[in-house]
Amino acid sequence: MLSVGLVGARGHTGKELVAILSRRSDMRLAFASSRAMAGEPVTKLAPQAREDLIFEAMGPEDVAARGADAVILALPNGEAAPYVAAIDKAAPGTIIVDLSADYRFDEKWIYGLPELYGREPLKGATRIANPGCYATAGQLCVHPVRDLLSGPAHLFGVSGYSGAGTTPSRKNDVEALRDNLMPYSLTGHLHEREMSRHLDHEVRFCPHVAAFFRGITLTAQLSFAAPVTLDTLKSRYEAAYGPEPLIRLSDAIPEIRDGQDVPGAVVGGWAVGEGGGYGTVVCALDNLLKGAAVQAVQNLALAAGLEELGGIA
Ligand SMILES: NC(=O)C1=CN([C@@H]2O[C@H](COP(=O)(O)OP(=O)(O)OC[C@H]3O[C@@H](n4cnc5c(N)ncnc54)[C@H](OP(=O)(O)O)[C@@H]3O)[C@@H](O)[C@H]2O)C=CC1
Ligand SMILES: CC(=O)N[C@@H](CCC(=O)OP(=O)(O)O)C(=O)O
Repeated sequence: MLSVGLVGARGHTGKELVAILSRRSDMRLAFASSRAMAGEPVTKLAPQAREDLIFEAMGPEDVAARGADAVILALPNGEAAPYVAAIDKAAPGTIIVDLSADYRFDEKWIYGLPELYGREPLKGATRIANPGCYATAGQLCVHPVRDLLSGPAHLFGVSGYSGAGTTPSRKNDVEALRDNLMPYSLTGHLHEREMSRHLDHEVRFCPHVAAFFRGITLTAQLSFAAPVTLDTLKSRYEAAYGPEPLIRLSDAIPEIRDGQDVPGAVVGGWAVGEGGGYGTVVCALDNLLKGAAVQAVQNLALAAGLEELGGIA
């Protein structure tokens, strides 16, 4: 039984992580940290949790001292380092899966997107950086056709407001979002750099946030170096994702609803423009699931040599 500590457990992704971990027979949630909900039962947030599990306010040293086999960090960006440092010092063999962007550019960490970068590097890994939500959708769109592209891929993303976490901001203010679509970070979004780096191909990315709670659609506009047929385009995705249990291919254009509350991603809606010089592909997924919690547990299971999709699908 793998004991797993969860830091940042009362957030949007934390809640999903509690639910998935509670469904696994080979992992046990050893502790769940939250300052705001300290002393309250975890079932208050996630009814699937063990009844005796109580939220605890825990600093980095408290977390490291508990000696869990694995720790999942679901903290806002920029907060992971003290936890990693404390674990490095007290229990360096602990598996850490970090959901934030803090280690996605660190060569010493494994970037865990198993469908694209393989399962092998994750086996036995102890430092795993979980990809961003848009970044997962964007890379699923671009990776199978990278070698066909001329110039950057242009990605248009729309996310539900849970993507902006629970700290109040305009991007999760339902009043500001009502009957609205909010573009932001028009150049240089962190996921633009993340995708370009891991794809080893430049992308341009424009995020938007809307009034629904969860889900992402990512529309990828691709320019081809030589004319491409619809069959060729589609066959690239079939070859890449055919055997992948968490990737569903769809001729119909994926919409937000196709990706909400499902563990995996839907990729498809392929279209090729006149002359075959350009094309479009769409991905829909749940930002809290394949965009965060599902991928984290998938990565953790692969690292620990456990069944990849237990509690997930
Ligand atoms: N939401 C999404 O769609 C996705 C999020 N991510 C990433 O996952 C991480 C978590 O996101 P999300 O769940 O949305 O965030 P939330 O804002 O919903 O939750 C943040 C959690 O961290 C805790 N926390 C906040 N500040 C601190 C701090 N300074 N020290 C210790 N604990 C703190 C909060 O609990 P408390 O204050 O009670 O201690 C809470 O449990 C982020 O890095 C985010 O970028 C990745 C992919 C998708
Ligand atoms: C709507 C919204 O604000 N979404 C977040 C993406 C959430 C995510 O995956 O972000 P991390 O890279 O921070 O883990 C954003 O654009 O920053």
